[in-house]
Amino acid sequence: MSIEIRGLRKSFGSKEVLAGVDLTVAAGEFVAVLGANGSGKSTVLRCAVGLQQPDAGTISIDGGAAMVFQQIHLVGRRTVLDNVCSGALGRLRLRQSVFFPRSVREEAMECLARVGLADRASDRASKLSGGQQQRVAIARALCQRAKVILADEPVSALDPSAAEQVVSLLASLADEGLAVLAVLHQPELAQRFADRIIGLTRGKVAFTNKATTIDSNMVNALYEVAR
Ligand SMILES: Nc1ncnc2c1ncn2[C@@H]1O[C@H](COP(=O)(O)OP(=O)(O)OP(=O)(O)O)[C@@H](O)[C@H]1O
Repeated sequence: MSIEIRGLRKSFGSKEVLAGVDLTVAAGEFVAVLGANGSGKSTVLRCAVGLQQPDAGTISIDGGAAMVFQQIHLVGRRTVLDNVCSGALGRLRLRQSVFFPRSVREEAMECLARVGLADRASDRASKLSGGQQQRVAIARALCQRAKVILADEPVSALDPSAAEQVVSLLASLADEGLAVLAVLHQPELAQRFADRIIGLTRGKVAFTNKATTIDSNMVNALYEVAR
């Protein structure tokens, strides 16, 4: 397994947000997490990358993880290519990071090509649309050489066609062998593109099923809990 989470628990004060979550994602698999607001989806991802400390449970990630967020943090005045190169910062010496070495620039170009934006490499990042910027953020994650991509509502700020493009890109990266875990608020995109869907209610896994076996009753039940 590329990600294996067992018995994950997290409370904030007296509020139990994760009540023992088990979750796995294999290499080559695209898993979507659905659930109502407050069901604990982001907390699972944040614990997985170490942004939050769980109270209990084990997390094992094989090959390193990179996270993609709803809010896209690119440096708008720098080029698309520089933004992707910055994914390599973790493995560069500091003085190399002012001008990225050629090997990094070449690798970043390959990452940009994988997200279909090689032709925008020398544009300022701020010139790109929201959907394109999210694809650049994904290219930057690829440039980290992570084997696991975690995405927290990566398309919630995008229009429907850009959202579809980004989710389809995540699916194709899983086809190339990455493990992809994405929190989505678009059940129909999850059903169309994910291999498996995990439904979360009140910090517990309500179901984990092949996407093709999820029906609308199961999806509706996730959101009715909150009402
Ligand atoms: N740092 C924190 N301090 C206190 N409470 C928090 C903190 N982070 C999250 N929570 C609470 O934990 C619960 C779950 O939050 P989380 O962000 O994981 O939910 P979510 O399923 O991702 O929701 P959404 O769909 O709204 O993003 C919420 O009630 C939230 O208010």
